Amino acid sequence: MTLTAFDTAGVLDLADLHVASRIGSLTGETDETVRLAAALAVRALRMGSVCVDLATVSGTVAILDAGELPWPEPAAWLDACARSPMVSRDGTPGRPLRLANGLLYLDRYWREEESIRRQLQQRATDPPAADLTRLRADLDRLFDASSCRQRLAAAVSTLRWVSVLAGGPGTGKTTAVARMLAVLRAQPGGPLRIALAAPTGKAAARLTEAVREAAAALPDADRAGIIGLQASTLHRLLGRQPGTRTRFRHHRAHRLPYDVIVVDESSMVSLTLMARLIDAIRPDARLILVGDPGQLASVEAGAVLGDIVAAPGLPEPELQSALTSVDTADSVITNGVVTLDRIWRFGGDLAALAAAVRRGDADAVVGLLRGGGGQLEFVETSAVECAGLREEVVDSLRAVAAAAAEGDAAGALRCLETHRLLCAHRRGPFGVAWWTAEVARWLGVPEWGDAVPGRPLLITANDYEAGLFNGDTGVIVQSPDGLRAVFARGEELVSVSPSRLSQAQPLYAVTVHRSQGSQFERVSLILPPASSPLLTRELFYTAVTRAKNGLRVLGTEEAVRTAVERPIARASGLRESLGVPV
Ligand SMILES: Nc1ncnc2c1ncn2[C@@H]1O[C@H](COP(=O)(O)OP(=O)(O)OP(=O)(O)O)[C@@H](O)[C@H]1O
Repeated sequence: MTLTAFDTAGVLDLADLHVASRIGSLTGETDETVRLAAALAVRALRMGSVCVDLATVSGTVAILDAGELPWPEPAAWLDACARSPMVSRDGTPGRPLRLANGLLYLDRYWREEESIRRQLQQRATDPPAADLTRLRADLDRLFDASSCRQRLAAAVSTLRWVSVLAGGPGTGKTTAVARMLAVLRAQPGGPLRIALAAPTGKAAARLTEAVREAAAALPDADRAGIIGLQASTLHRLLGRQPGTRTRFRHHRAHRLPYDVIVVDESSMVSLTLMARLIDAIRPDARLILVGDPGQLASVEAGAVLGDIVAAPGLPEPELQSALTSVDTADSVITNGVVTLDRIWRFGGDLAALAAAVRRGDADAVVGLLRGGGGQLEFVETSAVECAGLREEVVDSLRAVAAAAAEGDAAGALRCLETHRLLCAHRRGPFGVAWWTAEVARWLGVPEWGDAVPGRPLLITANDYEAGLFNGDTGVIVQSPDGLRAVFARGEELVSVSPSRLSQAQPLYAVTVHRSQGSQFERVSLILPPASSPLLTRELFYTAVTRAKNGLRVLGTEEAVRTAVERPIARASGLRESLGVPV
């Protein structure tokens, strides 16, 4: 039977089969190929996709011998789905699946995608009024000749309800955000209510600090309304409702009171959360999405930022003409996206490597890694036997311990950022758990021992009372009051009693996912074998861009090439449909 073959091959799991068989029985659909399509639509969500493209799915299922499976012939398969009582094509209510432009969705996800598309397009057709003379004067005042893309981004965010500020680390996104807000505040009208938000507590804390630092460099009159802004998580902004992750206090009938909402790290925002956010924003409020579309996307389905950045978009003559009149129209703007490409913070081989990974140029990546340079090291033999890795890990953690024993909390935290060991996996010989045990062995300490000065910590759940967030990293230090666990929050320190920490792990290695949003002086990356499904371009790019000054990659050439050549193909309809008129 068709479904059994896909189950045996490991393409489908029990949950996919269960949902498909349930909707099959409820709707009276007995055709196995349609049930297979439904199971694949459920599976797609597990893989981060919003829908499944039945015409190409046989080629995108990343398992061995997928081609040998009894895939239905695409045209007949689509036809069977289109006729199925499970599937709505034209909005027939009460059907659990939806077929649109050859893509099969669970209906809820289609509705969310459709809502995002409609609202983005509507907001583009009715742009905000702006005082162009004032805008030009403020752009001239706040941006010099070397910052032309940041200037363009500020102009676009003034002239459009929704804008996207994309760029890799150190390309000046936060600097641009602070100046953008200064430009918006100088436009005529009442005082602006501004909200800053990010998908995680840790990212929100970083955004608060980064905006504060960037605002400090602004002229006095601009600084006042920006420097004290506090970012919150998106869940907090929307008003978490107990017991539910997707229903919020603010929604279409009770919108957020803000005039400008800036969302950082927006590559990590899922389709569902983005749909809720856009629903809750007044049509006459500005949304500025900031992020790096090359990075790992949300754990849940959807890659809305990446979709908007890659979508074709509709012409906006009014916007282009306004941009020309403020001297910024050096390119055609689609969907309000401005990508910053000048790297202000790091350069050299690391920047060249990041660019080659983004382009998907595996030869250049391998060449740069092998070429060495001062910043890059490629260890193609066994990672465990790499003396350089062991020495660096041990030296950096001993330096942390020495500062911690002397009660130098800031020094210990600084040493902790000098090197980070990253893994793709959590488990197995290439995973965090295995490497945590190995590093503890190198150090000669128990992996899960008592709190001792120098023990590095990773927080694994938000603790609002203590002011700690999932992903925060810190260290146990000696203090006059006994042992304290300290964490950096910008220039400030958060200090709590070690007994207060319920959700903390030893920080000897972390996953690339968890490291998203942080940077370290040097990074060592343990790559899994090429057969690992986690090995993707986004994962590799995210790891590479965590390093400020040096990167050591431990793995095979095959693993590097596989990663670089395998972009995560998250299926969605948004990318195509944004360019189609409403
Ligand atoms: N126009 C500019 N002129 C001079 N320096 C700049 C400019 N824009 C940014 N910088 C500097 O470049 C560095 C990185 O900028 P910023 O923090 O804004 O980048 P980012 O894209 O937000 O980085 P990340 O994503 O890594 O946090 C900062 O030190 C900032 O002062």
